[in-house]
Amino acid sequence: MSAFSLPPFYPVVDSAQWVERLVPTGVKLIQLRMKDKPLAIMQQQAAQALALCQRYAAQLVLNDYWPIAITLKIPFVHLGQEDLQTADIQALKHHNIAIGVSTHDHAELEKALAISPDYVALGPIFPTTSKIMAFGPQGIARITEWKKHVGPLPLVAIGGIACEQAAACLKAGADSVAAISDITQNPSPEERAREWLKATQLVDKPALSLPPQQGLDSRPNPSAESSSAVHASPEQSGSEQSDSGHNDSGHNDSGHGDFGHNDSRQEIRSNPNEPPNSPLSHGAHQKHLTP
Ligand SMILES: Cc1ncc(COP(=O)(O)OP(=O)(O)O)c(N)n1
Ligand SMILES: Cc1ncsc1CCOP(=O)(O)O
Ligand SMILES: [Mg+2]
Repeated sequence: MSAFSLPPFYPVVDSAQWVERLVPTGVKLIQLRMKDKPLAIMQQQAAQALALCQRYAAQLVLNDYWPIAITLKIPFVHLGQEDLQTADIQALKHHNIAIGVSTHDHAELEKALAISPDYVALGPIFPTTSKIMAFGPQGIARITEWKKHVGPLPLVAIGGIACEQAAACLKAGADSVAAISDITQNPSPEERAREWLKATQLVDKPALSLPPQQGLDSRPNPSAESSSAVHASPEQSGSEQSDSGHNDSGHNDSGHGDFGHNDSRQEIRSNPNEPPNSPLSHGAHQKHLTP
């Protein structure tokens, strides 16, 4: 596991055109998350997004399409739990590609930590309209619980987060806050991105007795050179899960009142009651849409 620091604002967008709009505002970390697109388009968009990020000294994270990241030398991928089942983690590590992993419950967190990721994402913090989720809203307190578990490993909060809630997420223990709709559905996305940058830059975070973290820019800078060959296609979900519900967000089985601890991550123990946020435990069903 490497423990570098992440910029506190992490927009997630579905085209290189969005990258082109947002990186000039000062965004330093951005994810390209395109769903159900032909591989050739995906590769072209990823190459374009990478060139833009290199021009503006921003870090591009490619969602799902890890073979394209290897081919294009994109230094960061985001993988969900399903993606983890098919991704060649050793190949990614061999190519020095950082890996972020989605988590929604303790079992998933354990699986994520087992591959020594470069960040862990927790979501959805609030109800989201951007992805059909099998897990209900985690709530802010769950961020603190997750931070206790992951220690110095960067933690990303995602899902239903508006700019006005970003500081609370950071104060609760998130190292970075990711968002889609609050930016892309805003009437002035560039202005909204600037608001996010401002809102996330000046947050007083609780003191964490964690070891110094390695900066993102200490990672070797990838070349913009690209090959036309794509190694393989990662498994794409195609259709997203349709069940969703609510959990008792803030559920905390760790028995610790704060997350100020040092370098050892807390052991992840599956709570027999865990599934407060599991797909099986929700009575309520919400309809979430992918834009
Ligand atoms: C920062 C961040 N967190 C979570 C996700 C979701 O990833 P995943 O669970 O694989 O779902 P898809 O985004 O692939 O639909 C993410 N992309 N980014
Ligand atoms: C991709 C993803 N993973 C968990 S929630 C989510 C969607 C986040 O989008 P929004 O910020 O619009 O709720
Ligand atoms: Mg995925």
